[in-house]
Amino acid sequence: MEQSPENLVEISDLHFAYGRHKILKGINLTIPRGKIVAILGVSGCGKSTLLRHVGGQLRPSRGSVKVEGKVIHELDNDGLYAMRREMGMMFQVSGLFSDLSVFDNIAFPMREHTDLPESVIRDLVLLKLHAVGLRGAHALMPSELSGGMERRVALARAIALDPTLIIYDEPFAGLDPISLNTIANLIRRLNDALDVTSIVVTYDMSESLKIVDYAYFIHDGVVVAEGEAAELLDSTDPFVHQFVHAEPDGPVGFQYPSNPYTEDLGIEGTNG
Ligand SMILES: Nc1ncnc2c1ncn2[C@@H]1O[C@H](COP(=O)(O)OP(=O)(O)OP(=O)(O)O)[C@@H](O)[C@H]1O
Repeated sequence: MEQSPENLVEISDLHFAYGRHKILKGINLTIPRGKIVAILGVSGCGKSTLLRHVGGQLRPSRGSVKVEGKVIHELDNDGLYAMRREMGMMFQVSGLFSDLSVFDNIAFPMREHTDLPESVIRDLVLLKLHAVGLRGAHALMPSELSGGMERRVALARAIALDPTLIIYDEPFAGLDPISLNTIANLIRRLNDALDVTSIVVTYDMSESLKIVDYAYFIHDGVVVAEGEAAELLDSTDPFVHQFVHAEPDGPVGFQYPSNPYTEDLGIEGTNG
């Protein structure tokens, strides 16, 4: 199937299992260029597993992920390397090098992946830090940063190589409300200012819907609902409603999938 030029990412019929544990059971979704798209779902539904397919760390058992029209699992090492350069990633755990300053953390990917002279790297690092409001913090060590600042430095590092696609894995987790808003606004601002495309993977419905253009809900390995942020907030779909209102009861169950209780207790087939 030809990829539509307005979509940067196309995921078709994506299946994946860890051993016998099926996680993705036929995911279909598209990420249009220039948009911020949220992938929402409860913890353990397979959001990070999906991202690992986009980054080429996992290979689907069926279906495909295409980025820029290229099937990720068909790329050779050089192709995958080039593709990953186009992707900036920001994870819940910042992953900053604790023995490098903020400046050197941002400079690291530039020194690794480009031949730019130090004078240019210096200007670029300060530019990236300025974009996240932390130019003045360039000499600090990661241990001197608050959680919110650390996340912003990770964001500056994610944009260090001018990516086409920025992937955020739980960018709001563990932040106080003000830092959380700062990160959310930054995601929106950077997406528009840098003319990139963003994927935000999160269970945080209320925050993400304030800034994203479109959202997909994943449950039990498939997309169960999708739509623009405003329509999802008003949705009467039972799944979306439970998620929007954080209700404990609804289609999303509380139990991890398991054998029948009687079977686990070894009383299956007994007559009481
Ligand atoms: N390397 C692995 N080996 C085996 N099972 C795994 C592995 N990684 C994840 N899983 C399982 O796959 C399922 C999906 O995990 P995944 O991390 O993709 O979910 P998630 O939606 O990102 O969750 P969270 O929001 O908590 O990070 C979980 O049931 C998890 O236990």
